[in-house]
Amino acid sequence: GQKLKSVPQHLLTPVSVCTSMDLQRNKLKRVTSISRFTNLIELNLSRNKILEFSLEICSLQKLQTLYMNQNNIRSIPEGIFPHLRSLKFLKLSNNRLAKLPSDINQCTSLTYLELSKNHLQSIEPLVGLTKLRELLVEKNHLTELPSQLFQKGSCELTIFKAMGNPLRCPPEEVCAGGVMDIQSYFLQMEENPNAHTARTVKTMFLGSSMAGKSTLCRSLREGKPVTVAVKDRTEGIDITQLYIQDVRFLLWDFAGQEEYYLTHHVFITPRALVILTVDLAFKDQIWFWINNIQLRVPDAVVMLVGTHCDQCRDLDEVMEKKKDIEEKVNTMLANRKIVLKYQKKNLEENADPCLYMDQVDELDCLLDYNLKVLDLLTLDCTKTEDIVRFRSLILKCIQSESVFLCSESILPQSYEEVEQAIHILATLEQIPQHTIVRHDLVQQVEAISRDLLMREGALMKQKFIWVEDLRCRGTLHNAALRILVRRELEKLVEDDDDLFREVVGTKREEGIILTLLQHFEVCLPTLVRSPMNPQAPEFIPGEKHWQSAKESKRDPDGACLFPIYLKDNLAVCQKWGENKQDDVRVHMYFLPEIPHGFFHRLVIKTCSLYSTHWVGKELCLLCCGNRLTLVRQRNKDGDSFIEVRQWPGLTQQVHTPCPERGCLHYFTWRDVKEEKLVCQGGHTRRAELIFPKVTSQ
Ligand SMILES: Nc1nc2c(ncn2[C@@H]2O[C@H](COP(=O)(O)OP(=O)(O)OP(=O)(O)O)[C@@H](O)[C@H]2O)c(=O)[nH]1
Repeated sequence: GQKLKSVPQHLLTPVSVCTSMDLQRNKLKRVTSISRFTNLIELNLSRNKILEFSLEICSLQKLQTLYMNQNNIRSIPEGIFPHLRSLKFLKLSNNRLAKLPSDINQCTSLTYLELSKNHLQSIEPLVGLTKLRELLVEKNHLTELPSQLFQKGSCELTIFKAMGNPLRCPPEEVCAGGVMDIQSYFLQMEENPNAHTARTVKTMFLGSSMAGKSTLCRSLREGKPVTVAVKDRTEGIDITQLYIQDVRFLLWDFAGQEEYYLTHHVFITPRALVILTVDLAFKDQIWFWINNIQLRVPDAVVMLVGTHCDQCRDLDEVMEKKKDIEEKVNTMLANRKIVLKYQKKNLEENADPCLYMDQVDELDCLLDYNLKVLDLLTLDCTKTEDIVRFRSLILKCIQSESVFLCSESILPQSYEEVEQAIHILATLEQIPQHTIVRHDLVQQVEAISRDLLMREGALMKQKFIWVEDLRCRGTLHNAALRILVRRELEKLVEDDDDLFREVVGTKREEGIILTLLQHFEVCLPTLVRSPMNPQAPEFIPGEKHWQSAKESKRDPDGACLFPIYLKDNLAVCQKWGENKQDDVRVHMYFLPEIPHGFFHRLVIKTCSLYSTHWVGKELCLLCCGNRLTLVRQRNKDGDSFIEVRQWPGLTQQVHTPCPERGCLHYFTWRDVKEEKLVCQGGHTRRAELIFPKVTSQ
């Protein structure tokens, strides 16, 4: 961390006892004279500007650990690795490697190898590294993986990560399942070589409610205009498929109503074609969608489609709006680059850049992405010729952008059969309706009948509490959830108590539905009334590292938090009074903006707010631009309370100019990625923050 451009001469006097050398975070372009340090066991050259993998390294035969990540290395010469027989740990991520030397497999002690964020097209040379346990090759250009690497008995691989590659064999979805899934994939391919090859494009229809997404999607499928009745609005996501020539389009029609954004983080995935639908006859929030797409899928291709042209005054108005939207989008994209560069510069100039290393890396990553937004296509969805034009344009777009979008996957026959079976089920509409994630959940709970309540052993009075808690606290009681899901299931299957119990759960046992909802962070477990915990340990700043919170204990008879359903803040305001910023603050920095919907899923649990000074204080969050501020507040009557607030228009709040002042601790980006943080400070006790899984952005 000394900004060195070369290693100072006085350091290069051979020191025979020197076993470890740390030159990270400098500006070295090459490493010379390193061969003198023949006793080196550990060498750290990460975060420099090294262009070549120095041949001298082959003299370091005792080397066990080598960091060369975050450099500009383009190639590694042959003849080095056969000499590094002791090397166990090698980190080469964030370089520009397009190829691996063919003799890397002679580095036989290697157990950990990180090659993520390079330009590799093949990892075939790694076959033969029998001791390899952990291999990371994320974000490269890999299309196929060598099956021998995963052969049982020939390697010890237990961790393998390959997300962010255009993989076809095995497809990325298989890799996401881990080593065992990949092994099983190759095994099935071997057993039955009649593999099925599919060219698939995930096509996501996004846009505000009533913009015309379903109309477009269904018309595209039919090849002619289809009218969608207003009452026939999308709930959740409709997934259908369409073949145009040899390309299979998976059409994902996302519901536009806000409540459904709750699940968007699960389904908006990279390498997809986004059809961003804008109602031209209506003022649309295009910035919101572009922003959202940039944050979630920054390398997507976006096709802008303006609907309702027929409802505009005339062609001039249509053209004017088209020009206006295209200009706005271009400005947004350009501005974002400027902001990212500015933020990077700011961080690099900071007094202690090592605190922000992760953030700078993330910024570099974001700067590498290029959201491609195509010119706006204006349509009147009621006209056949417009739909035909749309259809041919989509195909043209795929053909010209196929590198990004058209993922070809090779699947064993059995996988294909399962997929087809799911499609048949879906088309037969044998899949239950969305029961929990829906716009009218409050009404659904209100409508629970006396009979259903009795079967759950609940009273009318409890139902009123459920409704009240859903509206005023965003919590849905598990008993209500059980009733709603069971009611839906009973429409499909009669009298299968085992199945109901497994899916829905009981008072004592959590059902699959709850586990899944929590796994995908659609909701979070919460206690209906969380008790205060006077035993929580004190935190003394500087003495201890912050620890991640333990998995909070779930209560199958408790409640789940769905903050998006919080509609009524009145009870909270009456109970807690006006916002008063108190004296404990924790600032958290996010890059570069916080995705919309983030706070809808952000929860603060008040575990222990119990001390002479701080009896029953509320914790709340303020979000200002890219900053999140945790503020303690006074509670009027001292009881503990789980509360989530939505802060409409919060980005307009004024920033405190000096974040350091009064701030107890920074969360670095690394902390935030932990998903769970225990935030502790000063003479307060502890509070737990649970973050939704944030994407790499
Ligand atoms: N006149 C006219 N009506 C359109 C056009 N496109 C869509 N509509 C109508 O607009 C209404 C809303 O369209 P939908 O396709 O349901 O909108 P959506 O975006 O899927 O809405 P959500 O399901 O709420 O997300 C429907 O009544 C459509 O018939 C168009 O180009 N011209």
